[in-house]
Amino acid sequence: MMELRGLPVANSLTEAFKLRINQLKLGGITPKLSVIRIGNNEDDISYERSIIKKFSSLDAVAEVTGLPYDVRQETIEAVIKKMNNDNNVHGILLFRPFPEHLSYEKIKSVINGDKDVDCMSQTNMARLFSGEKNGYPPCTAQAVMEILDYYKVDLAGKKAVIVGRSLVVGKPLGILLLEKNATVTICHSKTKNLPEECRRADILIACAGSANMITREFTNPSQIVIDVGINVEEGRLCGDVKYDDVADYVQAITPVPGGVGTVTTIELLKHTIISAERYNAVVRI
Ligand SMILES: NC(=O)C1=CN([C@@H]2O[C@H](COP(=O)(O)OP(=O)(O)OC[C@H]3O[C@@H](n4cnc5c(N)ncnc54)[C@H](OP(=O)(O)O)[C@@H]3O)[C@@H](O)[C@H]2O)C=CC1
Ligand SMILES: Nc1nc(=O)c2c([nH]1)NC[C@@H]1CN(c3ccc(C(=O)N[C@@H](CCC(=O)O)C(=O)O)cc3)C=[N+]21
Repeated sequence: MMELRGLPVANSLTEAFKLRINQLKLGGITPKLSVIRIGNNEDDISYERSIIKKFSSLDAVAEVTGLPYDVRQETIEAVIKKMNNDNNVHGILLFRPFPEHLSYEKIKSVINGDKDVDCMSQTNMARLFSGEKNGYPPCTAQAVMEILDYYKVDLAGKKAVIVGRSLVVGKPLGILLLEKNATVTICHSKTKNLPEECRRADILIACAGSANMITREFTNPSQIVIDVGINVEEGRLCGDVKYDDVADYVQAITPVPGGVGTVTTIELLKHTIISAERYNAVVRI
C-alpha cells in the first residue's frame, strides 16, 4: 500500500506561491480572503483555523467575520456586498451549509463571481460545467485533482466512482474527472448495491460525510482510494473510509488527517492569489 499524503502536494506548491505573493506586494497588493462564518459549527471552525494558519505563514491575509446563527438575510447580504465593493478583498468564502432560515439561492446570487473562490455563485458553477478556465472550482474538488496529479495517477479511460453528490464536492469533482477522460459514476444515498458499484472502481472517492462507511468490501486490491471525509468520532478526526480495514488491502490511499484537507486550504490560497493577480492586471491597464 502507498499512502498518498497531502503535505508533499501542498509543499510542492508553496514555494511558487511565496514568489507570487512577493511579486504582488511589490505592486502594493496583499492577497486577502474574507471569510464569513455563521454560528459555531465545529467543521467550520477547524477549517477556519487551518486557513488562518496557512495564509499568515505565507504573508497573505485571511479575515473572518463571525455572524450569529440567527443572523438575518439582509444582514448577511449587506456584509457580502461590502466585501464585493472592497478593492482590498480578493476572495470571499462563506462556510457551508447555512442555517435553514437563510436563502442559499439569494446569497449565492449576491456574491461577486470574480471573488467567489469556492464556487458558490451561478457564474462560477456555469464556468465549471461548461469547461471555461476563468472561474474557480470548489477547493475540495480541486484538491482531489491536485493529489491525483501530483502522484501521477493516470485517469484516461479509468473508472472513477464518487460516493456523494453535493455541490461542494461530489458533483463538481465528477466534472473535473470527466475533463481528464475518466469514466465517472456518482453514487448517493439511493444508490443500489453501493459496495458492488464501489468495488468496480479504479479510483474510489469517498465524500459522503459518514464516518468509516467504506469498508474492505467496497474496495479491490488494485484500487486507489481518496478519502475526502472529515468526521469527528470520539474526539478524533476520521474519514469516510475505515482506514485500518482498507489500507493494507488497496494499492494506494489518502489518510485522514493529513490527506485531502491539507490540500484544500492551499487551493483556497491559490484562488485568492489568482484573483489578486487578475485585479492587479486590471488596475495596471
Ligand atoms: N477534505 C476537505 O477539505 C473537505 C471535507 N469535507 C467533508 O466531506 C464530506 C462530505 O461533505 P459534503 O459534500 O459537504 O456533505 P453533504 O452532506 O452535503 O453530502 C453528502 C453526500 O453523500 C451522500 N451520502 C451520505 N451518506 C451516504 C451513504 N451512507 N451512502 C451513500 N451516499 C451517502 C449524500 O447522498 P444524498 O444526496 O442522497 O443525500 C450526499 O450526496 C464531509 O465529511 C465533510 O466534512 C467537506 C469539505 C471539505
Ligand atoms: N464553502 C465551504 N467550503 C469548504 O471547503 C468547507 C466548508 N464550506 N465548510 C466546512 C468544511 C470543512 N472543511 C475543512 C477543510 C480542511 C480542514 C482541515 O483541518 N485542514 C487541515 C488538515 C486536515 C487534514 O490533515 O486532513 C489543514 O489544512 O491543515 C478542516 C475542515 C472545509 N469545508
